[in-house]
Amino acid sequence: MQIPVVDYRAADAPQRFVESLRETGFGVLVNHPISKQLVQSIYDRWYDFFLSDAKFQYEFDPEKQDGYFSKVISETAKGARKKDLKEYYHVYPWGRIPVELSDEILSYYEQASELASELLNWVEDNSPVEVADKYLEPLADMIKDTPNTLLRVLHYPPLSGEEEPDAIRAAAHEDINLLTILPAANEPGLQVLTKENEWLDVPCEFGYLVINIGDMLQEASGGYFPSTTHRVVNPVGEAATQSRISLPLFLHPRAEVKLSERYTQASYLLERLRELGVKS
Ligand SMILES: O=C(O)CCC(=O)C(=O)O
Ligand SMILES: [Fe+2]
Repeated sequence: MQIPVVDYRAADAPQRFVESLRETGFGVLVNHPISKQLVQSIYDRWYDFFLSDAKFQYEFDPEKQDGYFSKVISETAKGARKKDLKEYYHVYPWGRIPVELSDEILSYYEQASELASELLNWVEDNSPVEVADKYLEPLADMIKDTPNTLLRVLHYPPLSGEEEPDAIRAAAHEDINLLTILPAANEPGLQVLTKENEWLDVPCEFGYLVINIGDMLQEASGGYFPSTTHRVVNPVGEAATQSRISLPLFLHPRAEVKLSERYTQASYLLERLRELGVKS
């Protein structure tokens, strides 16, 4: 089994893309409107930032959740025992952003959010009627003017060989949000767990855009769209000396949006952040 790569410009792209989301929780687009040069420049410049001491001036704010999360702080996936081998920076347009990186990353944030609205319309238009009936407002409206969509710049440092035996770059987890939009990283490693319980490499050619379902869309669709488990495995050989940079945009509805009869965005998020140990 493989995740198909869908040509964004093809006439049947919306159907093929949504079918892939339904089957695997993941969809991969090529020929999409997000500039490769922009993504490459973000990778290069944030890599330098992570290697510098400047990052320590932006230590994350536990209330607002913006800023720099060091390796020591970084998440332990739900059910995992070891911390992930990663550090990251949370970008929100209203949050702290290093000034020299700001214009570029905000331009990406805006472009990716705009594409995300279109993809949510694809999902909505290709949901069976009984599923679409469950959406308490149009999916794209859920993220309109939201302050909650989170752009995470991730740095997985080279492996030193001193890592704890079971620790991996990102332990198996599901995303909390509606949809995640992720340009292929500069190094491989992302895998998704299939229905057959096998780990499958997500296509990762530079220039691909990877989209996956998060728990909030699973909740809003009554389970029709699966929030599938994924992870980032450790590289071996020469690749272990390389950093990996990636750039997931986690689409989050406004706080008051009702995902389902049980949850709003706010109540759902709080429950999940507590499980991750990043909020008390
Ligand atoms: O780095 C990646 O490729 C994926 C990261 C991820 O799954 C996450 O941060 O939720
Ligand atoms: Fe994830």
